Amino acid sequence: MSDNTDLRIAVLGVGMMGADHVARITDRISGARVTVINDYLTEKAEQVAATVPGARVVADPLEAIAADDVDAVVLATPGPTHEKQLLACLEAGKPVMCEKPLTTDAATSLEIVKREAELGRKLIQVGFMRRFDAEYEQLKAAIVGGELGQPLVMHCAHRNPAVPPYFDSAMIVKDSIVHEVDVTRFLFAEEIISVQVIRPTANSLSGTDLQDPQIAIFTTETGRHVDVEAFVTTGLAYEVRTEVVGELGSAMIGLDVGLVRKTRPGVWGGTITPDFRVRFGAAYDAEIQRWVHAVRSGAETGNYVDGPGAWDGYAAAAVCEAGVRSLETGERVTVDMVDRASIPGA
Ligand SMILES: NC(=O)c1ccc[n+]([C@@H]2O[C@H](COP(=O)([O-])OP(=O)(O)OC[C@H]3O[C@@H](n4cnc5c(N)ncnc54)[C@H](O)[C@@H]3O)[C@@H](O)[C@H]2O)c1
Ligand SMILES: O[C@H]1[C@H](O)[C@@H](O)[C@H](O)[C@@H](O)[C@H]1O
Repeated sequence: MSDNTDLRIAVLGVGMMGADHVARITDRISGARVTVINDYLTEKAEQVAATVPGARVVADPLEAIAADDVDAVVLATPGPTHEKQLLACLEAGKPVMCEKPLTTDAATSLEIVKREAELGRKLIQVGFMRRFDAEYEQLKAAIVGGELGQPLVMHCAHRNPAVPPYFDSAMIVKDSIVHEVDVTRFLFAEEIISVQVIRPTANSLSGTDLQDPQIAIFTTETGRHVDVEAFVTTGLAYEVRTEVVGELGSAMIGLDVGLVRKTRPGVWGGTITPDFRVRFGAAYDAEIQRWVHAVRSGAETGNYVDGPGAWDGYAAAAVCEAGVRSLETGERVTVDMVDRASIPGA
């Protein structure tokens, strides 16, 4: 349903994720419509625009952000383009839902945090959609409710069937493990202070020269331990599992009930989702719907965000930067992060 009061959205980058967000805004959520579509490949933008009544293609991303018929922006372009496009959103004073990562390094992410803080308005939301997933919400409630006692350890598995051809080994940290970085900060409500990335024997069947899988180990401020197996070329299915172990018990999500062995989608027991659009479909819907509500009421509060913001994007970038350095050396690397209190308004 769309009417004249709908939030008018520009979607930049209509590859896998952006096209999914266009369909979501058009068909699955309320209060918003896509008016402008931009992609580096204009033909792709035109194909997607043809599926959305009233949407037009704007070939230049910065013009798309500044357009008069755009109230807010969804950024689903690749990470390296986010910095420039986020700065343009801040410059235009337009709220933006930026897919993760915020930017690809800590220094540029910090710059974004500072620029937003200077404006005195929370305009940037970051697409850490797991915070909107029902299972992660249940896990958080079990921790906050004290059911597990004090959490001590978290074990994570993050498996993708495949990644795009431009993926390199550092992107396994910055684009994939970044989700577990955010999950750790979300569930434990504290910062990660050091990271080690271990390189097991690489998957000889991947057809790539990626260092895949990788095992990341985080240590948090209070000394909790988180391990993450990231394996992005399994050739099988999409699997995200998280287990928190506390002093009074443990809880695991992402385990299809009854599933003992996993080979390919639908082979045994329950189902294995083929990709993130299926596993996290409801979470993306909730994420974008809540963002649309926040943006529509933002003028009254100066807060156009409901969920992770620029600071969370920066914190994740700082941890991932340490992770990439550790990937190169194998050593544990201390996370270099500024104190949040040193940036008023952050
Ligand atoms: N939250 C999640 O679970 C999730 C899932 C997938 C992707 N992502 C994120 O979404 C973003 C896009 O990923 P994807 O998998 O859809 O990639 P993709 O390669 O499928 O799509 C990216 C699109 O952006 C276009 N593009 C490239 N540079 C551009 C520019 N400067 N301006 C405008 N368009 C440009 C490309 O032509 C392409 O169509 C990335 O930041 C990625 O990390 C998040
Ligand atoms: O960009 C994608 C996306 O963020 C997925 O949620 C994640 O599982 C993939 O590893 C990553 O490549």
